[in-house]
This record gives sequence, structure tokens and C-alpha cells, in this order.
Amino acid sequence: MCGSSDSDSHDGYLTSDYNSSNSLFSLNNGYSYSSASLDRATFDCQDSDLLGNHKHPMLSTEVPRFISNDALHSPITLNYKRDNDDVTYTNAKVNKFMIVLIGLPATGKSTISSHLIQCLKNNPLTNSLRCKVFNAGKIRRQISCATISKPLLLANTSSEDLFNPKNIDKKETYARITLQKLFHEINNDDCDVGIFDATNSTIERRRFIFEEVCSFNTDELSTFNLVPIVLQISCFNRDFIKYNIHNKSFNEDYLDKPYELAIKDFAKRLKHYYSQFTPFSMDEFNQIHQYINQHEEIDASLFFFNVINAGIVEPHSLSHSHYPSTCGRQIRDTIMVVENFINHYSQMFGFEYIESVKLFFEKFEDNHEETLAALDSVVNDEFFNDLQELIENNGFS
Ligand SMILES: Nc1ncnc2c1ncn2[C@@H]1O[C@H](COP(=O)(O)OP(=O)(O)O)[C@@H](O)[C@H]1O
Ligand SMILES: O=P(O)(O)OC[C@H]1O[C@@](CO)(OP(=O)(O)O)[C@@H](O)[C@@H]1O
Repeated sequence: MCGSSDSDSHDGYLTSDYNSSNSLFSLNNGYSYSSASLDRATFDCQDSDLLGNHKHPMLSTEVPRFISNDALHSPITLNYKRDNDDVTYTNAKVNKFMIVLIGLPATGKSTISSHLIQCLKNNPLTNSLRCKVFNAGKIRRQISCATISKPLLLANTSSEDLFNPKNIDKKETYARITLQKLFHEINNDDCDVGIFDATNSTIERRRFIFEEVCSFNTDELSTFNLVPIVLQISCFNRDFIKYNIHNKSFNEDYLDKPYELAIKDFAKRLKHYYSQFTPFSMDEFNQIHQYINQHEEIDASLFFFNVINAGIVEPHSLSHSHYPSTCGRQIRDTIMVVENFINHYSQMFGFEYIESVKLFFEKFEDNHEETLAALDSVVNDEFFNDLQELIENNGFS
């Protein structure tokens, strides 16, 4: 066990000075932002042994050959007939789903979201659900590009750096706008599964999100009930991280930047995130569940899944599901499909990804291109040791 322990902070969570009138989601005031109290809650680190895996890159392990190409390419579907007449209601409201992603930058959150959507679309139980990703980075770029018409201005000073913890308020604003967009589209019945794609890397952020979910669900004017699913994406393998950083240097933030500058900037961003990140734990799950039950005055549903190292680390012991006592078929079906996706992620998508990583490094070693040398010079052992130290200083080892 690691991380601080402070029993008062449990109360801080449960007695946040939050109310529906200062909610982000308010049908009467669609553009207000709440200021939830940000007391730090207790964190009981149950995943600490996993974080230690940095020291043992797993790429040397052969990708299992028993997986056929078919299994790699076609998402597994369940032989289970959907009963279209069975619509689940909670508090007389129709259920919709919100997937709250958690994970450091470049762990694969956006990629795995698109895989999940593919899987939901391919399953007869869930293919009628309209899924949409709400990406905080995309919203940030839309807003900042509209004002400065550039992909991302690289910061020269810490006060210019959006990802420096000093500037957390700016970053929170983009996240809130993104969340607001998700609630708005759910409420307008434009979407049935909203994926909130952001790092959601602090307990404070997650507390805010769940306060908003409660506010949405208890708002008399809203017609829908949101069923929250936490999906934590972790990546501890150094080769995976390095490959992902390389790919991140081509995203919209860096379109107009030279490769080396992009790599350096993204590496700096990662360090900021490692210094603040708190993984989601069962302790936090229980606190959130208790909070939702109290505020919604029902036996609320809450689900928690993990994808670790592209699914090659078995996450079963970390996942947790709380089905409400009167759980309808639609919730059970949807969760079953999500659970199936998680449990078979490596076969469906993970091994193919690992093949790409292996190919990348093989090519990299055979033909050490000048531009890629920049990757080695920035994302090296020293960098990984710094990340390890940052996360340890943050209370995890
Ligand atoms: N599971 C995965 N399958 C395929 N590619 C992946 C996977 N995870 C990461 N990647 C690669 O890493 C890059 C960064 O992943 P991304 O999904 O953008 O991470 P995040 O959303 O967590 O910042 C992607 O562009 C992709 O090339
Ligand atoms: O506000 P948080 O939760 O950090 O998440 C949003 C941030 O995550 C990032 C992290 O790199 O997402 P993305 O890579 O998907 O664009 C930033 O672009 C974005 O501003």
C-alpha cells in the first residue's frame, strides 16, 4: 500500500460543496462552469506492482503465434439475441452510457476508444448504440486554433506551458467544455455512448466528473440516466511508450513542427503528467460509488475496467462491476460486450499493435535514420528513469 492516508478526505469527497445550481450540466444555464471543491481524497495504491514494470520491457517476448489472422481482425461477437423491446429505465429515465477514460498521454486511449466503438458496432447486442468520442485535446485545438490559428504554440516559459501544473486551470477549462459537450449531446439524444477522452489523471478531476454525472442524473429536466464506466488505459512497457511518443509527434499539435522539437515537447508534457498522475483504484471506486448512491438516492451502477500494455497483462483482478439491484437487460448486455472487449483486447487488437512496435524497432535498428536518432536522444534510459522517479515522488512505486 502506498499513497497518503487521510480519513478526513473521504468526508471531503462526500461533503463537497457542490450543488445542482453550480453544475456544469445545468439545463437552465448551459454555459456555466462549476467549481467543485478540490480536497484531495485518500488513495490506496493497489496497482503499484504494475507501475514497477518499467524495468522489464516485455517486447522481447514473442507474440504468440496461435492467434489466427481472423481472430486478430474480426472483433469477437457474442451469440446472444437482442430483445429490442427491452429498454432499461432507471428512475423512469432511459439509460445511456458514459465511458470515462483514465490514462497518461500516449497510452493508447484514443486508439482503444476507436477499437471499442468498432466492437460495439459489430455486436448485435450493441450495434444500435450511437457512440461518440469527446476528446479534450481536440476541443482545446479547436478553441485555441480559432483564436491563434496555429496547431500549438510551443511554450518557452513555464507560464506559457499548458501542461505545467501551474496552469492547471486552463487545462481544466478545456476538459469542462468537453464534458459539457458530451452531456449536451446525450441530453439532446444525439448519442447513446459518450466516451470522455482525456487523461483524467487526478482524483480532483475525477471527482468533478462524477459530481457532474450525479447532477445530470438528478436533474429533473433531463430525460436520460447516465451509466458511468471507468476505463483505465495503462502502458508500462518502455518500447511501447517510445513507439507511441514517436507517433504522437505527428498529431495535430505538431503538424508544423520539426520532428525533434515535437519529441522534446511531448517528452516534457509527459513529465508534467507523471508528476501529477494518480491511478484509479478500488478505493476510489468505492468512494465514488458511495457518493453516487447518496446523491442519486438509488442503488447506482458503476463499472471499472483496465487495459494494460495493450491487453497483454491480464486485468481481471482489477476490474470491478456494481450492477444496480434492478438492473435491466440493456445495461447487462452492454457491459457484457465491453467486458468481452477488455478480456479479448490482446487477441483482437493488441498483438497486431505489438507486431507494429516490433517492426518499427527492427527497421529503426537496421536503418538508423537521422530523424529517428532524435527519438533515441530524448526517449532514453535517463528519460524513463526520470519518469519512474516522478511517479515515485508522487506516491507510487
Ligand atoms: N492499442 C494500440 N493499438 C494501436 N496503436 C496504438 C495503441 N496504443 C497506442 N498506439 C499508438 O500510439 C499512438 C498514441 O496513442 P493514442 O491512442 O493517441 O494515445 P492517447 O490517446 O492515450 O494519448 C497512436 O497514434 C498509435 O500509433
Ligand atoms: O485535461 P486532460 O485530462 O489532461 O486531458 C486532455 C489533454 O490530453 C492530451 C494529452 O496529450 O490528449 P490528446 O493526446 O488526446 O490530445 C492533450 O492533448 C489534452 O489537452
